[in-house]
Amino acid sequence: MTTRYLLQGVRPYGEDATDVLVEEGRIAALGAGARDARDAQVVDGAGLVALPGLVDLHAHLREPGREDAETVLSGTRAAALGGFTSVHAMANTSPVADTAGVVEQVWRLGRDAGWADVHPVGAVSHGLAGTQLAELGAMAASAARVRVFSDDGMCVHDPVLMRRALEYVKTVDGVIAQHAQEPRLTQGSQMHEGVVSAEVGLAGWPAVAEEAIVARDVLLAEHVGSRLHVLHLSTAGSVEIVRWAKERGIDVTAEATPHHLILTDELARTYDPIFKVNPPLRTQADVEALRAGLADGTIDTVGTDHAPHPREDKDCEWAAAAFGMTGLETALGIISTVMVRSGRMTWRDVARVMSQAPARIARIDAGDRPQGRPLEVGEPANITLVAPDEAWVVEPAHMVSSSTNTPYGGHELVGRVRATFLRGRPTVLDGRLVEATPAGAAR
Ligand SMILES: NC(=O)N[C@@H](CC(=O)O)C(=O)O
Ligand SMILES: [Zn+2]
Ligand SMILES: [Zn+2]
Repeated sequence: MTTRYLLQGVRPYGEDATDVLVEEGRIAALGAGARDARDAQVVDGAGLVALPGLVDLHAHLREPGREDAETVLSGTRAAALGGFTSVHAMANTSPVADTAGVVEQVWRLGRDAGWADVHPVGAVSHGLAGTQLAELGAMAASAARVRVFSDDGMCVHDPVLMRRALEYVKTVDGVIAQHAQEPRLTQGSQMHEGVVSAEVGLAGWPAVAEEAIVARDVLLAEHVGSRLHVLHLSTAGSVEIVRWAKERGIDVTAEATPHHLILTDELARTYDPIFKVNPPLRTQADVEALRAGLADGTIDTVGTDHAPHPREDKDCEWAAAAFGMTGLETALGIISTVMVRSGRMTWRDVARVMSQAPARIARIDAGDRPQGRPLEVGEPANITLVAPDEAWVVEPAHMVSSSTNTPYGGHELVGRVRATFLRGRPTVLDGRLVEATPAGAAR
């Protein structure tokens, strides 16, 4: 028999306190019905916000190929600690996840690890080369049931290939997740093109390189009648284009990363490549536009773009360093600090952008292991408990990701994950991984 848990005094969506009884992997009772649960293990949830388990549409778990940076195991441990019960693993691995064989391998590694559901993203093009469509149908039909396709790291820049990909995924109700970057406008680019790039002497990356692709792709999605998801929006102009497209009825969704909601290009003055990321950190005006877009629903999801890199790829001069920063363990703290404490969003909004919307976009909100479901009786007990007022200092050395390239080392965040339940089984309790968890118990 599996353990029953009584989460006492938690606040679902940050609203009125109640008790939640977790039994047989599901939410068995709420409120008065939960109170007389005998022999249940009690979790003191006083003051904690209960959210549906977080869903990340955008993480780089690096396996296969760069196990020195991260593995499915280490990455999903980081995910659990960050409050996630489901992560999408990007396809820019080695070999690339462009066949049924590779996506099944990643999916199986996730199952065996047992820390969070792993949904592999399938590549759009063979080898991410941008010329030939990958075997999208075979990946969709595989055990991994791929629904999100992306060449992330690379842009699907050929409009004919993009059109074909959008047409193809309609047959499986899939979505193309685009890394919007016109490569001809960003050759050699190192940081946002603007005042700061001119002053520090690093090659600029113009906002139009992103916006031109976002504009093209919403029009292609409209023409084809297919679903488009735009990854890591970074400019005010991109937010405007997505807002326009939604008003027009185009089936587009969009993502913002935590770092683009808090950091700016001013940080490049340090020449510390910890701040080097793709797309680049932009201006304060862009940050403000992204925050407004997330709050008003123009931007549908927060995706971490967790991009671990080993020390040797970051401890070098700016121009030689890899693009990317880790994010799974700090995402909730940043959204809490930037969006909730400032009054821009409620915890119900956080549940929408970090759980419900990403699950719906990836079509994992139904089926045998649904994610992003409401906190209601009968639903799977995927639950994240957050201490909304807990201040904590990010300590890179204490992170469980195999890589330590976080830009937030030494910074204080307010709002911390205290517990994560994956189908009724705690992966995190008291802010720590539950190591005794038998791998795969949630199968
Ligand atoms: N975001 C990054 O700076 N890097 C990502 C690729 C990507 O998301 O485009 C990576 O794979 O390292
Ligand atoms: Zn990308
Ligand atoms: Zn990415």
